[in-house]
Amino acid sequence: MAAKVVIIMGSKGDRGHAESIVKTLQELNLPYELRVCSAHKATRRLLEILESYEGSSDPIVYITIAGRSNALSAVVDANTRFPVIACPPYSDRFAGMDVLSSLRLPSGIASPTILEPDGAALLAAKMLALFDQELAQRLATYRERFAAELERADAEVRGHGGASA
Ligand SMILES: Nc1c(C(=O)O)ncn1[C@@H]1O[C@H](COP(=O)(O)O)[C@@H](O)[C@H]1O
Repeated sequence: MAAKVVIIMGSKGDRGHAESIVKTLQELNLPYELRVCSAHKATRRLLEILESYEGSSDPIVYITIAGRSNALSAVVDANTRFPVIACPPYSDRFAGMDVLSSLRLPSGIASPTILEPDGAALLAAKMLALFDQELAQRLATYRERFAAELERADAEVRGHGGASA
């Protein structure tokens, strides 16, 4: 089974953010595709792109990247049987209010928002790992790294604290 992540960005200007997601997917050896399309600006083409994946016998998770006013994630979610994770790019403009367009959704829409690219990749991997034991193992190994780093940090600060347990 060839599970994959399809990343759809609303503009090629989102490429840098997409690459941060790709970095984690590559570490997990999880196949991905990059696409560019906008729900606002090219709705028909977006629906055609989604339709081309609907017949897939392999599981897919979409990650949508849309800055400013995020229509893309909800429109993708409403038009696919596969799960959709919204991962909008960071923006400090207008006090970061853009993010609200990813969080407040109409009824019947279920695209969770994850702001960190690494986290979006991880959630997609966890979903796909439900069907793929080897991916589940790679994911477990990837996550052990974080626990090991904490143990090292703990040992380091204890060594410098001067207090004895
Ligand atoms: N939020 C959306 C949608 C959409 O939701 O359909 N289409 C493009 N965009 C976002 O607008 C920002 C500027 O896009 P342009 O570069 O097209 O002006 C990008 O971050 C894009 O993801």
